[in-house]
Amino acid sequence: RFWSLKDFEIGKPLGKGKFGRVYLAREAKSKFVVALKIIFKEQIEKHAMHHQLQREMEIQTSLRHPNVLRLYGWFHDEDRIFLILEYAHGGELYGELRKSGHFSEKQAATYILSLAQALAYCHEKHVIHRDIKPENLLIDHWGRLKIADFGWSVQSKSKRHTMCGTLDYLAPEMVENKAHDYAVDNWTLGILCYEFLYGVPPFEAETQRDTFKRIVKIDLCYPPIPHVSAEAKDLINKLLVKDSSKRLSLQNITEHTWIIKNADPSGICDK
Ligand SMILES: O=C(Cc1cc(-c2ccc3c(-c4nc5ccccc5[nH]4)n[nH]c3c2)n[nH]1)Nc1cccc(F)c1
Repeated sequence: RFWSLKDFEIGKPLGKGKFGRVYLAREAKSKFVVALKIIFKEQIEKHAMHHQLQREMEIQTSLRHPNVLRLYGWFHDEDRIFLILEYAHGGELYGELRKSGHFSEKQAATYILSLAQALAYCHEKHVIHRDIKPENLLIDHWGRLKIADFGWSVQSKSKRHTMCGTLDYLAPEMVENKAHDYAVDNWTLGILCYEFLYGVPPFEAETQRDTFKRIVKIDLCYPPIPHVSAEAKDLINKLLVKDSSKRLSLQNITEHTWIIKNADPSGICDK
């Protein structure tokens, strides 16, 4: 099945993704709603990102998981590449977090469980995401979490050295530019768990330099408000560990008491 632009009716812009904009779109015959990402070839050429884009498309097409946003297919014309991506009706998880200030323990645990399951699946396929942050997390119309942006994921069997991602979510071994591996995603789950429960990432600081210092020191503190259970803090403390080999594994996360007690296994939790 080869697609072309005339198969789609283009709707409102959904956001600026990497190297291009994303639009709400509908396949004309089936009326199936998608997110159509338009990437300009000269952008890709300029940043010599051709192989990276190729790799991302291979990665995303091969991934099939309820919490990983689908890439249904793609097509191109003279100067643009079009990605046919799954449309997440609920928009960015970030929006939800900003609106409510912070999530309930049930909501936070449900999202962390979904993320752990999605990452375990990606790691099985030798994909390290390395750039999990709230902007890259979407929610579908059931409220189920979808990991969207594979902007910096790599097919990796060995350790990686290249820097990437915003600072708040970077593991110590990345800010210290040491070799890093799959465990960076486990660290990020600890950051996200804290942010889901408190509304801000744990090492936020005025300057990047101060954030660096707080990360490498694991300068972690838990404000008294909002009240957060000891089990939740126990999980965060077991993920935000400097020695990457001592971080809780994805499997252990799914078996942690806080997750067992609070997460909705279907990934859908009403508020
Ligand atoms: O670029 C992306 C990831 C990506 C996904 C998206 C994206 C952005 C927004 C949405 C949305 C969406 N739904 C909304 C509802 C309300 C408000 C905003 C919304 N955005 N659904 N699906 C999306 C998908 N942007 N960038 N992947 C990629 C890049 C290059 C190659 C490749 F194979 C994949």
